[in-house]
Amino acid sequence: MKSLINIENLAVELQSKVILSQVDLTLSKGEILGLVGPSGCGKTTLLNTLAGFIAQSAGTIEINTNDNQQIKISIEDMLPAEERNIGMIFQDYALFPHLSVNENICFGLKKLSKAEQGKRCEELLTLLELTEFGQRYPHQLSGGQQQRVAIARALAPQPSLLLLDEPFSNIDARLRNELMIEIRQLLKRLGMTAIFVTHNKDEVFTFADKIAVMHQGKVLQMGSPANVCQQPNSWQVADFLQLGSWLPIALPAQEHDAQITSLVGQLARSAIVNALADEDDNKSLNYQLLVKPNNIELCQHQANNVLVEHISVTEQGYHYLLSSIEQNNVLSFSQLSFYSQELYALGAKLAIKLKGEHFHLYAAADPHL
Ligand SMILES: Nc1ncnc2c1ncn2[C@@H]1O[C@H](COP(=O)(O)OP(=O)(O)OP(=O)(O)O)[C@@H](O)[C@H]1O
Repeated sequence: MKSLINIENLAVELQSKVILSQVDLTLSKGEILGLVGPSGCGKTTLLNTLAGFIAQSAGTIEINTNDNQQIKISIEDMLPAEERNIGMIFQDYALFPHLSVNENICFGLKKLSKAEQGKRCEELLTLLELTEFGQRYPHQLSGGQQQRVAIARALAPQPSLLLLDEPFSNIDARLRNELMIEIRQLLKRLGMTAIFVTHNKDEVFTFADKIAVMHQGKVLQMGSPANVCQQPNSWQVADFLQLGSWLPIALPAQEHDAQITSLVGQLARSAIVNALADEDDNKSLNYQLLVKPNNIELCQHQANNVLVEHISVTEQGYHYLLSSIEQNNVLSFSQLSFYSQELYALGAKLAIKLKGEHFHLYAAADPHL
């Protein structure tokens, strides 16, 4: 299937600082991509570069439009924003406060006759369930209604690609999930290709078909949310998506020694399915196991090895953060996640051990790990 957008080796420099580099992304028509990553990693810069508000310093962006035109944007040929056939929805919606809902929606339709504008506006008001609000001004609408107007305005010129910068961040948490599902269904019905930015990993899992995890201006991993969660290709990806907690481990001193050691017991070397570092190359790296909550179980017949540091109530039971009782050890830890239906007291001492046969091992020189 022909891609709708193909980004190759995209780079952006702002004030002589590299903000994006070597960004490659491909999306098919109708796919929704969620861009995630820590604050400052370049998500908004990538959207603004695609939209044409920021100039790229290298690379190409190719868009195959709905009417089978191919738009190619390169440093030799920077197409202005209005010729890219891209719609953008800003975090604060950026509605024109002095224009009514109808006028906001028709803003990008100046080339059409008044009758055509009216028809398109009616269609969009119906599609977004805004029919009774056409005459109102943005300040007379709720946050969710303003967002619908912003979507209607962006869809009005029938763009090939929709860009959304943190589209749900201003929506009340209780309404957010409902609205995400509704907007996703709408985009799917329209066959609209979209790229959205979010800080929230739950949003990306609800709204996106594909996810791209960014770090320091680069895309570290892109794939379906399920694939990325099952096979995170770096600790930054696993860490950002909070796929588990980190348990420091010591690798076997000898090749033939088949056990790895932690402060909550030993584990067979064969349980490591994915070791993401050359273990012999760099002895200064820290080795950490990615431990999911279901990889930990209580163990009655063993000395206590952890302390309850923090308790929160969740829909899956009590969530505990555990620290190792032994703290003067290179393998000590302070934030191991554990869920239980039982309530334990803050400061309680427990005995836990690892269970499971598939662990990911990561190595990093980063002190965070
Ligand atoms: N106009 C600019 N001039 C120089 N540096 C900039 C400019 N705009 C953004 N930056 C820098 O580029 C980097 C990426 O910023 P960007 O807003 O794209 O990140 P982000 O991932 O969207 O962050 P957040 O999640 O906090 O919104 C940051 O270090 C930021 O300070």
